[in-house]
Amino acid sequence: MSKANPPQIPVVVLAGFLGSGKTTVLNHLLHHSAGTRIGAIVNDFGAIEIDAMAVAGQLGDSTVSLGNGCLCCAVDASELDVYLDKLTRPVNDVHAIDVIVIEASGIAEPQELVRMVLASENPRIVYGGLVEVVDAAEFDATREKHPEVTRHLGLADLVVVNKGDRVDEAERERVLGAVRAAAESAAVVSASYGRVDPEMLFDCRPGEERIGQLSFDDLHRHDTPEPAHLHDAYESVDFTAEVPMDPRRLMAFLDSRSEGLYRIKGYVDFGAADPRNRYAVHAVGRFLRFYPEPWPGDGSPRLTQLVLIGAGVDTEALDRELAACTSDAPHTADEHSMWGVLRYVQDTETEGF
Ligand SMILES: Nc1nc2c(ncn2[C@@H]2O[C@H](COP(=O)(O)OP(=O)(O)OP(=O)(O)O)[C@@H](O)[C@H]2O)c(=O)[nH]1
Repeated sequence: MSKANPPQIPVVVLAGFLGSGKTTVLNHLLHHSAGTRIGAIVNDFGAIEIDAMAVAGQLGDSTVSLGNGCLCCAVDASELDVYLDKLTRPVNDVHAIDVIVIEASGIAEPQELVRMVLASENPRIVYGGLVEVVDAAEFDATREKHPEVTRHLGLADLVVVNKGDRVDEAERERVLGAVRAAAESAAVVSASYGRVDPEMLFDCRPGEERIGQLSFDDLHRHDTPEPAHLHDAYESVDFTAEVPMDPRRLMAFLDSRSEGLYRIKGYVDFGAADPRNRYAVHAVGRFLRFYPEPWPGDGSPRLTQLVLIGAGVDTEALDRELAACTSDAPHTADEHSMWGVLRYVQDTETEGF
């Protein structure tokens, strides 16, 4: 390929409601894309970049993060272009990236993101399609609360009905049927732990025909009202503590969390109760899991960093309640203190990659 005509890099938008499994899909792709070099752009909602932390390390320099807010609310595509330029810049005249995946925040408006990619002035990129991730176990509840999810599915090129392990076969088939009805012409696949065939995402070298259903003009049609943005209804709390969390107090907080607090993610330091591990935490609706992992040995300070996202929640009260869960008293004498946490640690062999 001559320098004047560099290869175009598909940009895939990976969207889906809060906690549906977007980061899990992205990490699966990073582990299973063999020779394909993936650049990732991660759009976190909230000031602490939990998703970027969960993807970083997989990619070295090829991950860039757009923190603190929703990419789809950027006034124009110029901010996105800065990141696309960074990823597509050749290194020593060699193109380092074959495909770019933008992981949208869980409340991003996919139509806006697609529009921004199509409007990019970067000549090296080409729109690579919209992938929507759906939580099979939460599908009905999410759609009831947010009917716009149906519209999002109608825009998708591929829908991954994730968390197949959380429903029985009959329920999985029912949800797949409902998603197919909403998704119109998109391919619909069932998955657990985001295990999709990367070919489904990267084999698409989109030309005119791919965008046929969702053209730039369609996206700019003025007769359709601007969609209500999901993030208008959601608020986030960013919590950081240098003092360890007391496991019992944190469990009491989590066990009594309100319905409106839909998503919690981040890392917890339980101090002397488990000095070797930090605990990645994920709550999605009523689902809660802890994932212990050794503290990075890079000398960085041990912090608890949490992002809480919810609708109609009292953010100041949440912040106060979390602050009340910290404790610098030594736990060493109380060997049972972690039991409540360990109930939510799943055998990792059944999960993930
Ligand atoms: N049981 C089960 N859990 C899953 C599956 N996929 C993801 N999870 C878990 O669901 C939680 C949320 O997954 P993420 O990949 O962080 O979801 P996300 O869509 O990136 O979340 P946001 O960025 O906050 O919107 C984590 O605890 C995952 O381990 C699955 O197929 N089955």
